Amino acid sequence: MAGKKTKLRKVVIIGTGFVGTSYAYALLNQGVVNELVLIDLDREKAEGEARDLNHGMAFGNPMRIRTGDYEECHNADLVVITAGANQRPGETRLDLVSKNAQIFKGIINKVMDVDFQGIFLVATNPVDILTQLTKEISGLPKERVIGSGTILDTARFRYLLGEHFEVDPRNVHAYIMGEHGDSELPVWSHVQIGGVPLSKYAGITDFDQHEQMKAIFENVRDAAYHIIKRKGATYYGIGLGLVRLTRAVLNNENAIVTVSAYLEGQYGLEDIYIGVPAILNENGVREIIELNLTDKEQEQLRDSAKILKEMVEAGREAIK
Ligand SMILES: NC(=O)C1=CN([C@@H]2O[C@H](COP(=O)(O)OP(=O)(O)OC[C@H]3O[C@@H](n4cnc5c(N)ncnc54)[C@H](O)[C@@H]3O)[C@@H](O)[C@H]2O)C=CC1
Ligand SMILES: CC(=O)C(=O)O
Repeated sequence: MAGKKTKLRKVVIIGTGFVGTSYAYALLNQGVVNELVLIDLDREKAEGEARDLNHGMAFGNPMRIRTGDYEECHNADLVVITAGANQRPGETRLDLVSKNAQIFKGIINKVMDVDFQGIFLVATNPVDILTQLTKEISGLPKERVIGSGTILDTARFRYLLGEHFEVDPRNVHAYIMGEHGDSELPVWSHVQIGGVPLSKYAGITDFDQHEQMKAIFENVRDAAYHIIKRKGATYYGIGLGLVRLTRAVLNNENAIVTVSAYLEGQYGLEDIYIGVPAILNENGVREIIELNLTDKEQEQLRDSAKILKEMVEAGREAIK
């Protein structure tokens, strides 16, 4: 007897290195998609990863995992790009711009050649720049091109605040905005613990002068450097963050998450991808949430945007 037909949810991952495979592994554990296709320049590696993941199927959630070619993007709901170089110890994310911009030009053109109708989710660094280049190369509408932005930084912030105040991070509401990188900012004015503003909860009047709060933010901002120095790369956190975004899109959740989204006047910024809270659903970015920032936060966001604008130019030059 024919059962009710459910919508096939298909994701293609391009780049099966540390980040791509951590994301794939988290997808297998959480049962978010029906079909997962792995693509990498190194086809043998992608094939090995698909086999290894499939051997966990008996313990995970039913789904099809295989390697494939770019034609697979034609009917994919989501193409997630994690391909490219990662930072070496001491390198900033912005140092990767020209190398990864060139890699992206090739990848995006191949995806668009097969009449891709879905949504791009970019994680490769520098993520804000590469998301903007993805929109420009693909010509897709802004809402269908999303970068992971500050989702990981926000998770790190919530974790560290939760640890400090001994509260479950899921009950800590907080945002890191701006570049996913050195110029990002903590939005102290909107941190809440169980709905109570942090200033009231902790009796703090000036967060930037408060030693422990300053240390928390510095740990967030520099987390990648600390981890890369110790183990060479970061991948579990972003793998789970990408699953969170995948759920928001495929389940049409209208979830509010910090992503790299395209601004057209919000926060006084134009023509830029940068980390902001936004509502995500099956169409991609539904809406940018405009927080009422303090003058200082607004200035920090503007400064971060200025750095990104210069780097976008460098990225455009690299792929001319
Ligand atoms: N957005 C975020 O929060 C985070 C982003 N990242 C970034 O993710 C990216 C990937 O990092 P890892 O997985 O650690 O690197 P990795 O070196 O382990 O993997 C990169 C993969 O990309 C593949 N690749 C390179 N060029 C390709 C092409 N033209 N087509 C298809 N595949 C290609 C390589 O063969 C390799 O398997 C880096 O840019 C890293 O900085 C890493 C952590 C967090
Ligand atoms: C590598 C990187 O972007 C991160 O861990 O934040």
